[in-house]
Amino acid sequence: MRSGAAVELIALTKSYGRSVAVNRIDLRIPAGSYCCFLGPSGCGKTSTLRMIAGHEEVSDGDVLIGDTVVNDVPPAKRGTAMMFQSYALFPHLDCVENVAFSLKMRGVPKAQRRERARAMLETVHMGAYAGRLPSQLSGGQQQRVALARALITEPGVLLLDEPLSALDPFLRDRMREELKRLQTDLGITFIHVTHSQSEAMALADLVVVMNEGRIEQAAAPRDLYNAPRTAFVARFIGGHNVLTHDGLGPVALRTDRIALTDAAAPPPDGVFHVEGTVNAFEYHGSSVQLSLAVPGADEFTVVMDEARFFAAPLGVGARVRAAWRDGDVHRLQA
Ligand SMILES: Nc1ncnc2c1ncn2[C@@H]1O[C@H](COP(=O)(O)OP(=O)(O)OP(=O)(O)O)[C@@H](O)[C@H]1O
Repeated sequence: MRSGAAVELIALTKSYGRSVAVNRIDLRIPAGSYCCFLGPSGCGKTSTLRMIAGHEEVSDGDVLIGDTVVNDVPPAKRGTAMMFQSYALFPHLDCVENVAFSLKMRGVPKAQRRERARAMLETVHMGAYAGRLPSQLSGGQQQRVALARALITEPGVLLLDEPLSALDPFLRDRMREELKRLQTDLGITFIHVTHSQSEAMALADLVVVMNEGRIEQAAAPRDLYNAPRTAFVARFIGGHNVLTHDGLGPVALRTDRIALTDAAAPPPDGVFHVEGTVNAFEYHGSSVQLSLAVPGADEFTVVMDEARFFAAPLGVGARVRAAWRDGDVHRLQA
């Protein structure tokens, strides 16, 4: 198996007519890493992925795979493979034939390509289903076959466009683990497009948050969560309130770092605090999420450990004081 290749984007741009879908982005994805492109619908994630794959022409800038500029290299010669949102297996071919298909196109002899396809089906735990047609498989199983079909070409970079979005939540979590295991075992660079922040956080070594054709921030998940650079990133990854703090400008405040006390009690020393009213609460199992109406903030969310919440439950309409320490706010770019 070929080892992972680094991918570099330099001032990469994609325009469709006069609309700019990807706007001069620069990024280096280290070889053998798991990179997730994260962002809302229409921010340019898929266009970027398709330019890396060679399925979309670059309008300006460069795509490098390893040390080579691949702008004019055909998709099949880039050392990349793509796994699509719809698995697009050939319905009349069994699993082995589906997986072996690209080897057939490359002229690999039949016995050899079938053997390699069987081995790849074992890698994705589908060896027992080798002779089945796609219609005889569940969605999750079809996806494993699609993964085997992408991996059989021994790519240095595997590109995945929303690979988990068609699965039910239980299967999605299992496939998520499987993708991570495969990436770690094979050492291939994975570039995975998603609009799910939890998916990106769970999988990626490098999360690239995009907004309106630009990269807002590219960082390891924990760095992103602890130090979002902009209000957009703080809101999009969730778990933060965005506030305007006296003298500091916009700040992000972690929703799980806020203490609630009775508004009638005197405020504790050395903390920032606001008074508000409980608007709504949601039970999330290990935690409870409260929405407060607070002067000067559009939304203000507090996440509390469920045991602590139920020790002194707060109802809708309760007046509360929300308090946090200086160290729990993080300055954002204005
Ligand atoms: N072939 C095309 N022709 C014209 N505009 C396009 C084309 N493909 C994409 N766009 C536009 O480019 C922008 C970025 O699209 P892109 O598919 O890259 O976004 P995305 O972040 O992947 O979105 P989604 O999560 O909805 O798939 C969008 O405004 C989209 O409408």
